[in-house]
Amino acid sequence: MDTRISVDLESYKYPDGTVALAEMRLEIRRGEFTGILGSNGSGKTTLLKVMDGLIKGYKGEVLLDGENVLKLHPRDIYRKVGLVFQNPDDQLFATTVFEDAAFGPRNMGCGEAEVKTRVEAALASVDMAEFAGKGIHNLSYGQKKRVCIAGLLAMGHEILLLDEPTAGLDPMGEYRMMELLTRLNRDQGVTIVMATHSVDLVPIFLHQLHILSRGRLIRGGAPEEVFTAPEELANVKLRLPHIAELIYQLKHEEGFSFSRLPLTIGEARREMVEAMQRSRSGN
Ligand SMILES: Nc1ncnc2c1ncn2[C@@H]1O[C@H](COP(=O)(O)OP(=O)(O)OP(=O)(O)O)[C@@H](O)[C@H]1O
Repeated sequence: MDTRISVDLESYKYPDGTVALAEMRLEIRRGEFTGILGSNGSGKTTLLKVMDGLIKGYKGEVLLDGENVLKLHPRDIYRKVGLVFQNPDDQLFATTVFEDAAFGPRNMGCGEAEVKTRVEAALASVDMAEFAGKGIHNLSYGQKKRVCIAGLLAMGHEILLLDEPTAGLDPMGEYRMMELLTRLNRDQGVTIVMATHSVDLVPIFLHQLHILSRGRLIRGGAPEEVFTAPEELANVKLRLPHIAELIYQLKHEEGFSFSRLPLTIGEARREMVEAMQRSRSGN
Protein backbone atom coordinates (compact mmCIF):
# COMPACT_ATOMS: atom_id res chain seq x y z
CA MET A 1 0.00 0.00 0.00
CA ASP A 2 1.41 3.41 -0.88
CA THR A 3 1.29 6.45 1.35
CA ARG A 4 -1.35 9.05 0.51
CA ILE A 5 -0.96 11.42 3.43
CA SER A 6 2.18 11.77 5.48
CA VAL A 7 2.21 13.97 8.59
CA ASP A 8 5.54 14.98 10.11
CA LEU A 9 4.85 17.82 12.53
CA GLU A 10 7.08 19.25 15.18
CA SER A 11 4.24 21.38 16.51
CA TYR A 12 1.15 23.42 15.76
CA LYS A 13 0.05 26.29 17.96
CA TYR A 14 -3.27 28.15 17.61
CA PRO A 15 -2.94 31.95 17.50
CA ASP A 16 -3.87 32.16 21.21
CA GLY A 17 -0.80 30.05 22.06
CA THR A 18 -2.54 26.68 22.63
CA VAL A 19 -0.22 23.91 21.47
CA ALA A 20 -2.72 21.62 19.76
CA LEU A 21 -0.28 19.18 18.11
CA ALA A 22 3.27 18.19 18.98
CA GLU A 23 5.69 15.61 17.56
CA MET A 24 2.96 14.17 15.39
CA ARG A 25 4.23 11.65 12.88
CA LEU A 26 1.92 9.27 11.03
CA GLU A 27 1.04 7.98 7.59
CA ILE A 28 -2.28 7.28 5.92
CA ARG A 29 -1.93 4.57 3.30
CA ARG A 30 -4.03 4.00 0.20
CA GLY A 31 -7.20 2.03 0.82
CA GLU A 32 -6.92 1.98 4.59
CA PHE A 33 -9.68 2.70 7.06
CA THR A 34 -7.97 4.56 9.88
CA GLY A 35 -9.24 5.85 13.21
CA ILE A 36 -7.91 8.80 15.18
CA LEU A 37 -8.96 8.05 18.72
CA GLY A 38 -8.64 10.45 21.62
CA SER A 39 -10.48 12.14 24.48
CA ASN A 40 -11.96 15.65 24.20
CA GLY A 41 -9.40 18.26 23.27
CA SER A 42 -6.71 15.72 22.31
CA GLY A 43 -6.20 17.31 18.86
CA LYS A 44 -8.25 15.08 16.53
CA THR A 45 -10.09 17.87 14.69
CA THR A 46 -6.91 19.91 14.43
CA LEU A 47 -5.11 16.94 12.89
CA LEU A 48 -7.87 16.39 10.31
CA LYS A 49 -7.77 20.09 9.37
CA VAL A 50 -3.99 19.91 8.99
CA MET A 51 -4.39 16.93 6.63
CA ASP A 52 -6.99 18.84 4.63
CA GLY A 53 -4.75 21.91 4.25
CA LEU A 54 -7.19 24.09 6.25
CA ILE A 55 -4.64 24.75 8.98
CA LYS A 56 -1.29 26.23 8.07
CA GLY A 57 1.43 27.84 10.16
CA TYR A 58 2.76 24.63 11.74
CA LYS A 59 6.36 23.56 12.13
CA GLY A 60 6.87 20.51 9.97
CA GLU A 61 5.57 19.05 6.77
CA VAL A 62 2.40 17.40 5.52
CA LEU A 63 2.52 15.58 2.19
CA LEU A 64 -0.40 14.57 -0.01
CA ASP A 65 0.70 11.94 -2.54
CA GLY A 66 4.28 13.11 -1.93
CA GLU A 67 3.58 16.82 -2.44
CA ASN A 68 3.72 19.48 0.26
CA VAL A 69 0.10 20.37 1.08
CA LEU A 70 1.00 24.00 1.75
CA LYS A 71 2.39 24.37 -1.75
CA LEU A 72 -0.59 22.79 -3.49
CA HIS A 73 -3.43 24.90 -4.89
CA PRO A 74 -6.54 24.32 -2.71
CA ARG A 75 -8.28 22.98 -5.81
CA ASP A 76 -5.68 20.20 -6.06
CA ILE A 77 -6.24 19.23 -2.43
CA TYR A 78 -10.04 19.30 -2.67
CA ARG A 79 -9.95 17.23 -5.84
CA LYS A 80 -8.59 14.35 -3.74
CA VAL A 81 -9.46 14.98 -0.11
CA GLY A 82 -12.76 15.90 1.52
CA LEU A 83 -13.43 16.77 5.16
CA VAL A 84 -16.80 15.99 6.73
CA PHE A 85 -17.42 18.25 9.73
CA GLN A 86 -18.77 16.89 12.99
CA ASN A 87 -21.95 18.97 12.79
CA PRO A 88 -23.72 18.59 9.42
CA ASP A 89 -25.36 21.99 9.86
CA ASP A 90 -21.88 23.53 9.47
CA GLN A 91 -21.60 21.89 6.06
CA LEU A 92 -25.02 21.80 4.40
CA PHE A 93 -26.46 25.02 3.03
CA ALA A 94 -28.64 24.34 -0.07
CA THR A 95 -32.41 23.95 0.16
CA THR A 96 -32.71 20.39 -1.15
CA VAL A 97 -30.62 17.24 -0.86
CA PHE A 98 -29.96 17.16 -4.61
CA GLU A 99 -28.91 20.81 -4.76
CA ASP A 100 -26.53 20.42 -1.86
CA ALA A 101 -24.81 17.37 -3.32
CA ALA A 102 -24.72 19.10 -6.73
CA PHE A 103 -22.84 22.16 -5.46
CA GLY A 104 -19.38 20.55 -5.55
CA PRO A 105 -19.56 18.99 -9.04
CA ARG A 106 -21.06 22.23 -10.46
CA ASN A 107 -18.25 24.19 -8.86
CA MET A 108 -15.77 21.83 -10.49
CA GLY A 109 -17.25 22.80 -13.88
CA CYS A 110 -19.22 19.60 -14.60
CA GLY A 111 -22.11 19.93 -17.08
CA GLU A 112 -25.67 19.31 -15.82
CA ALA A 113 -25.86 15.75 -17.20
CA GLU A 114 -22.59 14.87 -15.45
CA VAL A 115 -23.77 16.59 -12.24
CA LYS A 116 -26.96 14.51 -12.28
CA THR A 117 -25.06 11.26 -12.83
CA ARG A 118 -22.58 12.04 -10.05
CA VAL A 119 -25.20 13.18 -7.54
CA GLU A 120 -27.49 10.21 -8.17
CA ALA A 121 -24.59 7.77 -7.77
CA ALA A 122 -23.36 9.52 -4.59
CA LEU A 123 -26.83 9.60 -3.02
CA ALA A 124 -27.31 5.91 -3.88
CA SER A 125 -23.95 5.10 -2.21
CA VAL A 126 -25.17 6.58 1.06
CA ASP A 127 -28.70 5.11 0.78
CA MET A 128 -30.27 8.55 0.26
CA ALA A 129 -31.43 8.29 -3.38
CA GLU A 130 -35.10 8.54 -2.46
CA PHE A 131 -34.48 11.80 -0.55
CA ALA A 132 -33.05 13.75 -3.52
CA GLY A 133 -35.96 16.23 -3.67
CA LYS A 134 -36.39 16.60 0.08
CA GLY A 135 -35.65 19.83 1.97
CA ILE A 136 -32.42 19.71 3.97
CA HIS A 137 -34.14 21.20 7.02
CA ASN A 138 -36.58 18.26 7.08
CA LEU A 139 -33.88 15.59 7.36
CA SER A 140 -32.91 13.79 10.54
CA TYR A 141 -29.44 14.33 11.97
CA GLY A 142 -28.19 10.97 10.67
CA GLN A 143 -29.62 11.65 7.20
CA LYS A 144 -27.86 15.03 7.14
CA LYS A 145 -24.58 13.29 7.94
CA ARG A 146 -25.11 11.00 4.96
CA VAL A 147 -25.85 13.93 2.64
CA CYS A 148 -22.56 15.56 3.76
CA ILE A 149 -20.72 12.41 2.70
CA ALA A 150 -22.65 12.25 -0.59
CA GLY A 151 -21.62 15.83 -1.39
CA LEU A 152 -17.97 14.84 -1.15
CA LEU A 153 -18.42 11.56 -3.04
CA ALA A 154 -20.12 13.49 -5.87
CA MET A 155 -16.88 15.46 -6.23
CA GLY A 156 -15.02 12.17 -6.62
CA HIS A 157 -12.93 12.36 -3.46
CA GLU A 158 -10.57 9.43 -3.01
CA ILE A 159 -9.81 10.30 0.61
CA LEU A 160 -12.49 11.12 3.17
CA LEU A 161 -11.63 12.71 6.50
CA LEU A 162 -14.56 12.48 8.91
CA ASP A 163 -14.81 14.27 12.23
CA GLU A 164 -16.77 12.01 14.61
CA PRO A 165 -19.17 10.63 11.98
CA THR A 166 -21.06 8.58 14.57
CA ALA A 167 -21.50 11.37 17.15
CA GLY A 168 -25.15 12.15 17.86
CA LEU A 169 -26.46 8.98 16.18
CA ASP A 170 -28.54 6.33 17.94
CA PRO A 171 -26.91 2.86 18.38
CA MET A 172 -28.36 1.50 15.14
CA GLY A 173 -27.47 4.75 13.34
CA GLU A 174 -23.87 4.43 14.58
CA TYR A 175 -23.67 0.90 13.30
CA ARG A 176 -25.21 1.83 9.93
CA MET A 177 -22.81 4.74 9.52
CA MET A 178 -19.85 2.43 10.17
CA GLU A 179 -21.25 -0.09 7.69
CA LEU A 180 -21.63 2.67 5.09
CA LEU A 181 -18.04 3.80 5.59
CA THR A 182 -16.84 0.20 5.43
CA ARG A 183 -18.68 -0.24 2.12
CA LEU A 184 -17.18 2.94 0.65
CA ASN A 185 -13.76 1.79 1.77
CA ARG A 186 -14.04 -1.85 0.67
CA ASP A 187 -16.16 -1.57 -2.48
CA GLN A 188 -15.23 1.89 -3.82
CA GLY A 189 -11.63 2.00 -2.59
CA VAL A 190 -12.11 5.27 -0.66
CA THR A 191 -9.32 5.85 1.88
CA ILE A 192 -10.98 6.86 5.14
CA VAL A 193 -9.70 8.61 8.25
CA MET A 194 -12.17 9.19 11.04
CA ALA A 195 -11.83 10.95 14.36
CA THR A 196 -13.78 9.22 17.09
CA HIS A 197 -14.26 8.53 20.80
CA SER A 198 -16.14 5.34 20.10
CA VAL A 199 -13.85 2.59 21.41
CA ASP A 200 -16.48 -0.13 21.08
CA LEU A 201 -17.09 0.37 17.36
CA VAL A 202 -13.49 0.94 16.33
CA PRO A 203 -12.08 -2.61 16.52
CA ILE A 204 -14.97 -4.05 14.56
CA PHE A 205 -14.42 -1.86 11.52
CA LEU A 206 -11.01 -0.16 11.40
CA HIS A 207 -7.68 -1.35 10.00
CA GLN A 208 -5.45 1.16 11.78
CA LEU A 209 -5.74 3.22 14.89
CA HIS A 210 -3.79 6.22 16.17
CA ILE A 211 -4.30 7.26 19.77
CA LEU A 212 -3.88 10.95 20.60
CA SER A 213 -3.51 12.58 23.96
CA ARG A 214 -2.83 16.28 24.53
CA GLY A 215 -1.85 16.72 20.91
CA ARG A 216 0.65 13.86 20.91
CA LEU A 217 0.53 10.46 19.27
CA ILE A 218 0.59 7.93 22.09
CA ARG A 219 0.48 4.75 20.06
CA GLY A 220 -0.62 3.45 16.68
CA GLY A 221 -1.18 0.17 14.86
CA ALA A 222 -3.87 -2.42 14.21
CA PRO A 223 -6.63 -2.37 16.89
CA GLU A 224 -5.35 -5.61 18.47
CA GLU A 225 -1.91 -4.02 18.88
CA VAL A 226 -3.33 -0.88 20.43
CA PHE A 227 -5.97 -2.28 22.80
CA THR A 228 -3.75 -4.38 25.01
CA ALA A 229 -3.96 -3.05 28.57
CA PRO A 230 -6.57 -0.93 30.34
CA GLU A 231 -4.03 1.00 32.46
CA GLU A 232 -2.32 2.56 29.44
CA LEU A 233 -5.66 3.64 27.99
CA ALA A 234 -6.93 5.01 31.32
CA ASN A 235 -3.85 7.26 31.39
CA VAL A 236 -5.16 8.95 28.24
CA LYS A 237 -8.81 9.00 29.43
CA LEU A 238 -9.85 6.08 27.24
CA ARG A 239 -10.80 2.49 27.99
CA LEU A 240 -10.73 -0.93 26.40
CA PRO A 241 -13.77 -1.93 24.32
CA HIS A 242 -16.32 -3.47 26.73
CA ILE A 243 -15.86 -6.98 25.38
CA ALA A 244 -12.06 -6.76 25.78
CA GLU A 245 -12.46 -5.37 29.31
CA LEU A 246 -14.62 -8.36 30.29
CA ILE A 247 -12.09 -10.87 28.97
CA TYR A 248 -9.22 -8.92 30.57
CA GLN A 249 -10.95 -9.11 33.97
CA LEU A 250 -11.74 -12.82 33.59
CA LYS A 251 -8.07 -13.45 32.80
CA HIS A 252 -6.44 -11.23 35.41
CA GLU A 253 -8.95 -11.43 38.27
CA GLU A 254 -10.60 -14.84 37.81
CA GLY A 255 -7.58 -16.72 36.44
CA PHE A 256 -9.15 -17.79 33.12
CA SER A 257 -6.61 -18.73 30.51
CA PHE A 258 -6.96 -16.74 27.27
CA SER A 259 -4.30 -16.72 24.59
CA ARG A 260 -5.09 -13.13 23.53
CA LEU A 261 -7.41 -10.23 24.17
CA PRO A 262 -10.43 -10.49 21.85
CA LEU A 263 -12.00 -7.25 20.61
CA THR A 264 -15.29 -8.47 19.14
CA ILE A 265 -18.10 -10.68 20.41
CA GLY A 266 -17.26 -13.36 17.82
CA GLU A 267 -13.59 -13.48 18.86
CA ALA A 268 -14.53 -13.48 22.55
CA ARG A 269 -16.93 -16.36 22.05
CA ARG A 270 -14.21 -18.43 20.33
CA GLU A 271 -11.67 -17.63 23.06
CA MET A 272 -14.14 -18.58 25.81
CA VAL A 273 -15.09 -21.87 24.15
CA GLU A 274 -11.38 -22.73 23.77
CA ALA A 275 -10.65 -21.73 27.38
CA MET A 276 -13.49 -23.98 28.61
CA GLN A 277 -12.24 -26.88 26.48
CA ARG A 278 -8.71 -26.43 27.87
CA SER A 279 -10.08 -26.30 31.40
CA ARG A 280 -12.12 -29.51 30.89
CA SER A 281 -9.13 -31.37 29.45
CA GLY A 282 -6.96 -30.15 32.36
CA ASN A 283 -4.47 -28.07 30.27
N1 LIG B 1 -9.49 27.94 17.17
C1 LIG B 1 -8.84 27.56 18.29
N2 LIG B 1 -8.13 28.46 19.00
C2 LIG B 1 -7.46 28.09 20.11
N3 LIG B 1 -7.42 26.84 20.60
C3 LIG B 1 -8.12 25.89 19.92
C4 LIG B 1 -8.86 26.21 18.74
N4 LIG B 1 -9.47 25.08 18.30
C5 LIG B 1 -9.09 24.10 19.15
N5 LIG B 1 -8.29 24.59 20.13
C6 LIG B 1 -7.65 23.84 21.23
O1 LIG B 1 -6.77 22.89 20.65
C7 LIG B 1 -6.83 21.64 21.37
C8 LIG B 1 -7.22 20.52 20.44
O2 LIG B 1 -8.57 20.76 20.00
P1 LIG B 1 -9.31 19.81 18.96
O3 LIG B 1 -10.61 20.45 18.62
O4 LIG B 1 -8.37 19.51 17.85
O5 LIG B 1 -9.53 18.50 19.84
P2 LIG B 1 -10.49 17.22 19.59
O6 LIG B 1 -9.68 16.02 19.96
O7 LIG B 1 -11.05 17.26 18.23
O8 LIG B 1 -11.62 17.46 20.68
P3 LIG B 1 -13.17 16.95 20.73
O9 LIG B 1 -13.15 15.46 20.89
O10 LIG B 1 -13.67 17.63 21.98
O11 LIG B 1 -13.85 17.43 19.47
C9 LIG B 1 -7.79 21.88 22.53
O12 LIG B 1 -7.04 22.22 23.66
C10 LIG B 1 -8.65 23.06 22.07
O13 LIG B 1 -9.07 23.84 23.17
